[in-house]
Amino acid sequence: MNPREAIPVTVLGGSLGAGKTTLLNHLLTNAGDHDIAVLVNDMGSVNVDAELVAEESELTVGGGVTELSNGCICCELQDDLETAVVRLAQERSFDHLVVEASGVSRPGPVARLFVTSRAAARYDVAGLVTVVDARLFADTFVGGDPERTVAEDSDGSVEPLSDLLVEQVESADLVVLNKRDLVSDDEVADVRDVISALRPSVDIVETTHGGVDVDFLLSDLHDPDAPVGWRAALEHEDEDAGAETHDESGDGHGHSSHEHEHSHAEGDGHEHDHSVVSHAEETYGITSFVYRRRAPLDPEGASAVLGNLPDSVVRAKGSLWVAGADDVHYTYSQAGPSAYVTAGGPWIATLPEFEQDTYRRNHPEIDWHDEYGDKRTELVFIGHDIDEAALVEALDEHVLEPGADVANGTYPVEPGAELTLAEPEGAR
Ligand SMILES: Nc1nc2c(ncn2[C@@H]2O[C@H](COP(=O)(O)OP(=O)(O)OP(=O)(O)O)[C@@H](O)[C@H]2O)c(=O)[nH]1
Repeated sequence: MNPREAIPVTVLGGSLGAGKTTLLNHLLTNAGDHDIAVLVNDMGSVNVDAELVAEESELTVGGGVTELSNGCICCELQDDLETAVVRLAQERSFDHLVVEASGVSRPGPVARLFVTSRAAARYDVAGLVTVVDARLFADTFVGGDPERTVAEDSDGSVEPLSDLLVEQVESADLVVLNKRDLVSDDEVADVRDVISALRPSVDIVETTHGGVDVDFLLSDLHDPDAPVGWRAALEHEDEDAGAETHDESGDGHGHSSHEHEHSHAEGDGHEHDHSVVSHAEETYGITSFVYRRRAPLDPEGASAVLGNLPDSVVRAKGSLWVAGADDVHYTYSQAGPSAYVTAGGPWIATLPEFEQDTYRRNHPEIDWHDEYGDKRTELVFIGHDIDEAALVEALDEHVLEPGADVANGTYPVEPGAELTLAEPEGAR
């Protein structure tokens, strides 16, 4: 092949035991005209996957498989991985690279390696493929079996499985819904709904024992601008935001084709609000809505509600304005049974005026409020049959006046610091 041509790389991710190794073996034994190099990463000292792949496929004999036996592909091993892929590119004895990320790796950082490091000049990302264990996914998000919501890696480290499953789906170009034999048609329909809500444009193929079409898997599937469900819900709401000032019903509850607004009626103590709750389109049988208030939440109340969301919520994410820590832009993230808040930098509205002006010039899309600037509580909820009214009411109970004199409670203020609101038993 032309040595200057970029080599396509497919990053394969998925939770432990989802069927990545099985799929790789299928890939290698059905490679056809493809000359595939596989880079297998496994946490822990024994590189089981690489051995299995090497054992089971003649195609790997002669160095087709490069083993990385220590550490996680996305963190400690970043340097080694970079060196390994650059060396592989120099050898150029293949026309497609497949990297299997460890079961607890985030696929995003692995793919970024091929965009930002020395490897970028030699590779093009062809696709981020996430293998999903349909049974496990159904249990975690559709049936809700709390026993199975912690991911344990071979080095004994644990973290909430739901976070990983969600992140792996949210960054995928293709989801291989494996172990189709272990779920019913109804369960598959539910799982597909959830996956499509998390990642609206993703391709989904159902497989048993990783039997995916090899040409399709290796084709150019990557779309770096593909929408993530929660962000799409927010943007959808922003597009329609103009509607909130055109409430012609006069009762504070305007309706448009796929939007439902709540403005506080006079006298409820929140007249200052510039608030709206709106639905994203109910395209996938799963609903999402955005809760927005131009006011802070009481820290204890926010923790109580956001750390204890109903099981119907699969994914929630957004910005939090916390009373008592009014300068800090917090982000909130929930995936199934785990939820946490991260302290970000300051709100733009708290910066010196010239910095605000510069920022706003560079980000004309920012939703700026005359009085509060970018300060807001803005949360997207995605799930099935969420009792929206109850959730909105529960949150509204903890809305305070901007500037309310309360302590910030357990909320950390150093940028990057996390506060765990909920986690499955045994996590972290
Ligand atoms: N019933 C069923 N079992 C499957 C299927 N695909 C894989 N398995 C089994 O699931 C187990 C895990 O599969 P692997 O391919 O090792 O999964 P993996 O994602 O590579 O696992 P890790 O390397 O631990 O992350 C194995 O026992 C497979 O035989 C499937 O479609 N249906």
